Amino acid sequence: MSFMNEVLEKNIPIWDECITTPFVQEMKAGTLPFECFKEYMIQDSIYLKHYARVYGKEIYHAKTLRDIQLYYSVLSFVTDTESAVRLRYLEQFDMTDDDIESIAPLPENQRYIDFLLETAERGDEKEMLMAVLPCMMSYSYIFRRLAEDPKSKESRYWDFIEDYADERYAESCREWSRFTDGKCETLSDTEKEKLSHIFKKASLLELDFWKMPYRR
Ligand SMILES: Cc1ncc(C[n+]2csc(CCO)c2C)c(N)n1
Repeated sequence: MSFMNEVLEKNIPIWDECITTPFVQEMKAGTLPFECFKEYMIQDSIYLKHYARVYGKEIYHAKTLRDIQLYYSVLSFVTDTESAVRLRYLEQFDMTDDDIESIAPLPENQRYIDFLLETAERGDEKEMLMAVLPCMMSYSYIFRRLAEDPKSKESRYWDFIEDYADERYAESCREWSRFTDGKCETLSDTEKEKLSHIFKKASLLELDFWKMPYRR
């Protein structure tokens, strides 16, 4: 089995737990209070800004133009495609990205951001990949599972679910998996273990993020 397939397999139980959180379940059912979704969206907007910064660091450390192009493609996804649904929601809250700048991250969000930026600070390309991939891959896994249930289409949050459940998005996650395998194939078991640990840490921070809006 490839390195990434092993890592993914180990993290599925954590992502399954994300699905069981009240936030995700109520989002799927459409019963999630709009205020709660609003809090999530605001926090996510803060999160995504810092997430994008890690890709800036990846680009800086990239050795080839191909790698730069690939990292850049995520940046444009975060700032364009992903932003489209998010901005529509912010508009409903009567907010713009500028309003987000003055809002403080909640502790769970801050911890996740600190972890991302500390990993980026060390400047190791593969470690940075391990920190950012669970964000992308867990969403594809979680939202595809939600979309499997035809009832999800009736949720008021279907536009949000649909975006991440997209097959092209799943394919791009598989590409990232192959890309990362290519970078990791010559590593020792100890190095792989260290990378796997960073990936798991990010998955657990994702889980805390899903629990965050409902804690309040
Ligand atoms: C807390 C949190 N985790 C994951 C995502 C999902 N996400 C963030 S950037 C991106 C695109 C490519 O990586 C995806 C899918 C999110 N929005 N918020």
